[in-house]
Amino acid sequence: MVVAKSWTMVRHFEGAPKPEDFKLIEKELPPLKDGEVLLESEFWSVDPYMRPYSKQKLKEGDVMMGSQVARVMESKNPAFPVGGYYVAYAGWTTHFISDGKGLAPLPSNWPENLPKSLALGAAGMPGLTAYFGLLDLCNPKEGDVVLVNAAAGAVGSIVGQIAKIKGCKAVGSAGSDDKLGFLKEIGFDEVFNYKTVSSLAEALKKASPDGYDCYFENVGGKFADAALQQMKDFGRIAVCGAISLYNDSVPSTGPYIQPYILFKQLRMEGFIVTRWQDRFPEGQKQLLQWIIEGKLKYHEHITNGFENMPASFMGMLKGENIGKAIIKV
Ligand SMILES: NC(=O)C1=CN([C@@H]2O[C@H](COP(=O)(O)OP(=O)(O)OC[C@H]3O[C@@H](n4cnc5c(N)ncnc54)[C@H](OP(=O)(O)O)[C@@H]3O)[C@@H](O)[C@H]2O)C=CC1
Ligand SMILES: CCCCCCCCC/C=C/C=O
Repeated sequence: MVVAKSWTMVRHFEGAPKPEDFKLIEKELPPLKDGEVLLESEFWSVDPYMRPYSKQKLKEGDVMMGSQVARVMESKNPAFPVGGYYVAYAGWTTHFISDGKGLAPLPSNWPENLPKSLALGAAGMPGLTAYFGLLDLCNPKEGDVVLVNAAAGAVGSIVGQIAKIKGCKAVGSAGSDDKLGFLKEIGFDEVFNYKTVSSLAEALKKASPDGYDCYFENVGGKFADAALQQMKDFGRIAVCGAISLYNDSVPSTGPYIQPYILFKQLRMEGFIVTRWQDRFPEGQKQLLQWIIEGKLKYHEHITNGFENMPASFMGMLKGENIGKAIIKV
């Protein structure tokens, strides 16, 4: 008999998620039927999308949404042998039964010395977000200047490094001086702390006096207002996220952006990474290759213990993580 522990969302979040919004429950899992597998989660991911998507996709009392790397403990499905590792979207839960749909195996060439948690980070959804969002929407050319905010996080840290691989100048902003140190270590050319600069406009100008060709947007709000004004003519903007606005109960208003888009002839496009689902194997292969070659560095912010999952989620939204926020069993 296996008892699954799961974190539920007690009530929809108002503003920033709070400890009392989560509840730990336990449920005995039934015996497996033919075609089913029992999996045990080893690593979980906490991601910003959980904040806006919880409102759209969850009811109060539902298990929190999310992905994990899980190992097959018991199998009545020959396609999923015991001991196999899979990325699943089973939510914040320790154990679960699956009929195999939606279980994604780790690539067969996964190097022994790489943590499997990378399948939730640099070689998983966040890495793919950086890869396709930057290359397909910003279309960076050698010599271009690429700006990314939340640069020390799971997506941003990969965006900056891919920009460097493609021969661009990478400019990143982040919310602490430790994060700036990390960004310099992984090869960013110019970095600044958006929380301590006296003027975002001045910081952006200082980092690239001639402006920006590409802007990979993770944050939105006031940062975006300042960055749009620093775009070069024909600049490309990939709108990946808007984390500074996710906790708003009432939509924020800011300067209207149409004049910048018009007179600078900018191209701005929002995206959800799953639009490239068919090309994930290609992206994952390339990301893994760069990681193996040492061209793409990764950093994980590991929290130990499933019981600390809400704390890790709330901490990530507040900026406690450098690199990918991961919870380890
Ligand atoms: N479109 C898509 O398909 C996807 C979109 N995303 C988006 O990409 C962005 C980055 O995600 P991910 O890399 O996983 O997360 P991160 O690892 O970057 O963690 C979130 C970071 O956001 C920063 N942050 C939080 N609040 C604010 C704020 N008010 N202003 C500025 N920065 C803030 C914090 O860093 P700091 O200390 O620098 O403030 C924090 O560490 C998010 O907006 C997310 O929604 C992610 C995956 C897929
Ligand atoms: C159950 C929801 C699965 C979500 C899959 C990952 C898509 C991430 C999209 C992110 C958007 C903004 O952060």
